[in-house]
Amino acid sequence: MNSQIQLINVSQQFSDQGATVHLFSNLNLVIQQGRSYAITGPSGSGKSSLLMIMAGLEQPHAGRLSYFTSNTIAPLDSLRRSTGFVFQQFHLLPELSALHNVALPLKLRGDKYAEEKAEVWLAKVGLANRMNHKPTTLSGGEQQRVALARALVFEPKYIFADEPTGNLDANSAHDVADLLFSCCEEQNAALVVVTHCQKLARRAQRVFNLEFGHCGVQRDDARRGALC
Ligand SMILES: Nc1ncnc2c1ncn2[C@@H]1O[C@H](COP(=O)(O)OP(=O)(O)OP(=O)(O)O)[C@@H](O)[C@H]1O
Repeated sequence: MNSQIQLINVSQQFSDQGATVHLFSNLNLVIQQGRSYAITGPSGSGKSSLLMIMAGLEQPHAGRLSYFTSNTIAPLDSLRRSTGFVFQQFHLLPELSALHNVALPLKLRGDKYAEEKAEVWLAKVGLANRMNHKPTTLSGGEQQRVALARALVFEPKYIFADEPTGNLDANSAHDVADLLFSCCEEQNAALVVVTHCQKLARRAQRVFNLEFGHCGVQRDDARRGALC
């Protein structure tokens, strides 16, 4: 049975030089495994902060995050072990080859087939002939495909992607978006994408628009139409 994350009356705020910055209040959202979501909104509205709360990596100021597997509440540590991340800046380790970047999360989990599985994933993202290249010798689009393979190699239930196409040209952005959505669908993983790109957002099954501290929810079934 699919798992889900629930945000219940979640609010976030920060103190900045004595002033309180309110980002959002009383958000109630559900993220279901196997579905795709986009978070849009103006710069500074709190999209990345919301993503971190959803992933169980940041504490909200108020409200709570609950994680359910088989309709039973589960510890947030088990959610954290089931999530992969993709960032705008790729965050690959520069001294490691593509293969070893992708194998690393599996090695850290003690998987003795880490390199074989990494090879399979690099082939899936179209980099079978680039496995031994270090990140500096790869294009931006290729680096992001390595990052996708690294995020997906341990078969997480959730992928959180913060501006995954923000550093890419239009063609690479299109290819990375295709891979991101198709791989998550194939793996039955939820995908949550923070983006300023409306075309990318429209590919998600549900779009959350964060503005003025509130989160409007809209559905969009035309997700295969326009590409970023
Ligand atoms: N740990 C923190 N302490 C203080 N302020 C923070 C912290 N994290 C985020 N902020 C502030 O909260 C606001 C929202 O940040 P966030 O990165 O979530 O916005 P965003 O919508 O993702 O922005 P952008 O689209 O520009 O990336 C910003 O003003 C940021 O400086």
